[in-house]
Amino acid sequence: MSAKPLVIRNLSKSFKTKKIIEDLSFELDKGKIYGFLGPNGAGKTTTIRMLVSLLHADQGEITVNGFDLNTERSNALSRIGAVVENPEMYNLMSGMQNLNHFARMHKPKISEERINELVEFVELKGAIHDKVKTYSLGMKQRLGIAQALLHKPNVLILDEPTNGLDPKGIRQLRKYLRTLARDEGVTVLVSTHLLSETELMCDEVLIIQDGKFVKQFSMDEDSSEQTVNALFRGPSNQELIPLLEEFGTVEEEEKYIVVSGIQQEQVPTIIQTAAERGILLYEVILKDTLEDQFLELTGGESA
Ligand SMILES: Nc1ncnc2c1ncn2[C@@H]1O[C@H](COP(=O)(O)OP(=O)(O)OP(=O)(O)O)[C@@H](O)[C@H]1O
Repeated sequence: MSAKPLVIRNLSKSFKTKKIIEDLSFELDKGKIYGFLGPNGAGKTTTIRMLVSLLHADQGEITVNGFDLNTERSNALSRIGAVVENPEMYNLMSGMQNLNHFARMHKPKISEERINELVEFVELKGAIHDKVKTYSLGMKQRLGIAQALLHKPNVLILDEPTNGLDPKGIRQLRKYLRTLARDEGVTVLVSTHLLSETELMCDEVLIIQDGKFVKQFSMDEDSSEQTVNALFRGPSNQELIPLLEEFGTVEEEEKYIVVSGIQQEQVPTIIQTAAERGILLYEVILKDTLEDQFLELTGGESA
């Protein structure tokens, strides 16, 4: 079996005496999109800076497709592409001049065909000869992604890529990442604060807190196994309570009756049973499960 695209073992990093990353281990599979989550200051950016060799780990091991970042640095780095912080672009040069400039830094040489392919991929063909200073944030972000993909990396790392993007930009980004993962087998690690976006974009979620690993789970598995909270409202909430108590723990929350600890699949049954018993419903809301889970795992600190 070939080596995993990215493996992190017992990584630690301190700044002065403060431990920022502590014994962090995780591994990523080929062709999947991972959401990298954690409360502010959890150490996501610090981890990413170590992954792309902008920062040296005090302890631990990072391997990219089996190549050790410390001892086989160029082999490891040639398999990683990243957009960390704001993509470094030359504003007075065109998008194409920027790509040509970064392409020259790679060995072996990046073909013109590859550059054109990426310009098409990130939908910048119409503007690629314009100066980057005229680009919107979304266009700069897309150019950054094209730059990160020049050398066909196996792993793409994006630090807060949705920051400042409008909904259309976020949707485009999601489309590119899906295509890369599904069609080209690229492994994507995305740090983000947007939990709802993570649910739409990612196959798996990796949560860290205070520099330590908290949990890694698949979005699919968890949505079927995990229990959800459902909010119900009707003309008479009091009538709803005995029915809902048959399914889970019930609490009154403002105008809703909240049932916690039920499977998502039970909700249609509840609605049907209410109808059969002549109990009327105005509204049923399923709460954002990843958000609930994240808050539960991190003790209430938001992402
Ligand atoms: N160069 C540095 N020197 C000292 N402390 C640092 C340095 N870089 C980061 N830190 C500290 O390390 C901790 C983790 O920061 P980091 O930026 O990695 O967290 P993060 O999870 O990316 O947070 P956010 O979600 O807010 O971006 C913070 O307490 C931060 O103040």
